[in-house]
Amino acid sequence: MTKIAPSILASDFSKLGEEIKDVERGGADYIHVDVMDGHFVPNITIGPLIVDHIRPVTDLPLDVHLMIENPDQYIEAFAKAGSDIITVHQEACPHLHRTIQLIKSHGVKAGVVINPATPAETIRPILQDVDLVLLMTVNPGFGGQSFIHSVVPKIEQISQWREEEELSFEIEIDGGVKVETAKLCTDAGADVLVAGSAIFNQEDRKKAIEEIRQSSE
Ligand SMILES: O=C(CO)[C@@H](O)[C@H](O)COP(=O)(O)O
Ligand SMILES: [Fe+2]
Repeated sequence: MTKIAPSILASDFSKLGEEIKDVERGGADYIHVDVMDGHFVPNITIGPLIVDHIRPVTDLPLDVHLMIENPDQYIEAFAKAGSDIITVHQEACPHLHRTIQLIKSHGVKAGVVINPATPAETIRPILQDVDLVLLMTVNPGFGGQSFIHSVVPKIEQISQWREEEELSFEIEIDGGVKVETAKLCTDAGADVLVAGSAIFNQEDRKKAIEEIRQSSE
């Protein structure tokens, strides 16, 4: 069954705890937390303090997507705040292997993410070391953007390498995922779908989650 990871970026931050409980009741598998620093991406969102505050609100894994420069500097803080998965951008990590090991050294699952224009080959050497590969289907920085279809062959490529090399990382897709685009992702090999606006902009979040999951299968 496809895992669904609602992105709280599209939630109402004035009642963040309630929003998280709502999607947990609605059948979410992960809570996706978008961390932006105003440097790596042209937007600023949340830091470890918010992760620390939402940790007691949910039993779901917190899937923390770091869109920040120099992530090494903040990994310990995000780990201590209660992250279950920390994902770093290949484009922000000159020493990617070291950064992945740093995440793991804190007992947290490690993921790597690439932007739509970054080739799959750039993360091939690290595939054996990661728990999750996140493929962006929008340019990171904002919710509510349109799915970039040219990323689909990259999902297939990563999925093929996973099979050939007998690896077990999850493939997660992020950006513009909704009922119309979900099956393109899972047909190509995705296991986890992040969705922000397609879930939080709907009155009935349970229905929104179920519809995305059903459309993907
Ligand atoms: O990381 C990001 C954006 O940079 C995403 O997680 C978005 O928050 C997804 O939002 P939608 O495209 O689903 O509205
Ligand atoms: Fe994200």
